[in-house]
Amino acid sequence: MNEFISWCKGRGYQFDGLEITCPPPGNCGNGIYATTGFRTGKAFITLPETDMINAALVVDLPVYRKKLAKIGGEKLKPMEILTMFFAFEDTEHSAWSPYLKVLPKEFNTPAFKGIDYDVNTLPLSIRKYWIDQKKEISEISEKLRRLFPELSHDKILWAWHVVNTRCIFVENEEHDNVDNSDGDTIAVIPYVDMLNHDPEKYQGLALHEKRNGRYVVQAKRQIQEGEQIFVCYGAHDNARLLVEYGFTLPHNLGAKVLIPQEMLLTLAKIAGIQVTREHEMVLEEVGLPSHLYATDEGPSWSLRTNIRVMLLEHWQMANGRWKKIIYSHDPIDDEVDEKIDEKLEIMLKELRNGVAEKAKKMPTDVKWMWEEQVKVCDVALQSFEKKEKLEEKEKLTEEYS
Ligand SMILES: C[S@@+](CC[C@H](N)C(=O)[O-])C[C@H]1O[C@@H](n2cnc3c(N)ncnc32)[C@H](O)[C@@H]1O
Repeated sequence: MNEFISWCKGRGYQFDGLEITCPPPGNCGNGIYATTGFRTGKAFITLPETDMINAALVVDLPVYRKKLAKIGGEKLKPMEILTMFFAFEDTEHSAWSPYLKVLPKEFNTPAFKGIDYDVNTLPLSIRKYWIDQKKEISEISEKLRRLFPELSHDKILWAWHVVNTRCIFVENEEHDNVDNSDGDTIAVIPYVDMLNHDPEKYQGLALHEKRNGRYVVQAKRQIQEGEQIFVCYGAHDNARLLVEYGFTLPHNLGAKVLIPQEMLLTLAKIAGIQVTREHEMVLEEVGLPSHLYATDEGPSWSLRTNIRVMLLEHWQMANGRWKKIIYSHDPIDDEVDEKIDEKLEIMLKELRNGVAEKAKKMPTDVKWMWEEQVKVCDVALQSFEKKEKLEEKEKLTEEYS
């Protein structure tokens, strides 16, 4: 690590008052710790933007310019270029050697460990990501091995993981030799990529200060001496964290249950709502998601609005009249509100039982993903109990006052 720190300092990185370490229990790998306090807004890591490893930087390096010219100048996409870079760089002799030496040798993701989930055993919240990830790895591996037969699948798999677990969103400038048809918004940034993820505690905000030609990480709030400094990789549930990054969090507020429209309609019918084609069309036009999130106090406004749509009478929908009702700022009628609660409670109980039944039947390695979803349903259902208790209390207070 000392060699890496000296290497960073020699390149103009500034990170006074920080230390990279892997304290026990060591389940995060390395992380960045504050050895002094920082006030809100303080930029505690800065580095020259020229050290952001992005596709443009790689294709302009003479060795890669030559390699790409040799294969006929075929333009590659940013993820392919960065994967190629990490797959080719030699740990001992590369100009990035001190950095390459502190990178993980392996990853805990199912893809790296060769676990092949049956898609049908995965909850909806992770299914698409898993399919896309598998496709991306296999396409990149095939393409890079076709262009550079000296690269092995294992080396590419490792390099792809380095990029995927460490890259940051940045808006890169266009480059003639980069295929940016799907965008060019990734960079691996040494030192900054030592920051671990915690969506509740995170204090670090990373940003590219283009006008100052530097990349910085700032304190989002006061940081105390001794704290590990985190950033937020996104509002991911544990299934996503495992598949994308190879770890899970004990109390993850990113947990969610996806309820696509088809499922919403089925649940609504079970709850006795007469859903017509007209309701379906309005639901499509409103376009609000029905998902349940662990962070929500109860079912979200958008889920409640979807139920409200399905409870509209024909005359309330005709000639676009529904817009006035749904988008109105007036408080919802108590009777309608109660009806929404009544139907939602039935629907969510049904959903919860369905998910719990699935959890029982699922293979051990994915059962926990379903159980996490059961907990999200439980939290949503508890909100009805809380509401009922509160209403009872209010009634009693009214009676005795
Ligand atoms: C950008 S790197 C962060 C630095 C990394 N810990 C290292 O040692 O190089 C992302 C990786 O760190 C680990 N990680 C990040 N946040 C974590 C957390 N809260 N708990 C456990 N592992 C975490 C995961 O292995 C993830 O793939």
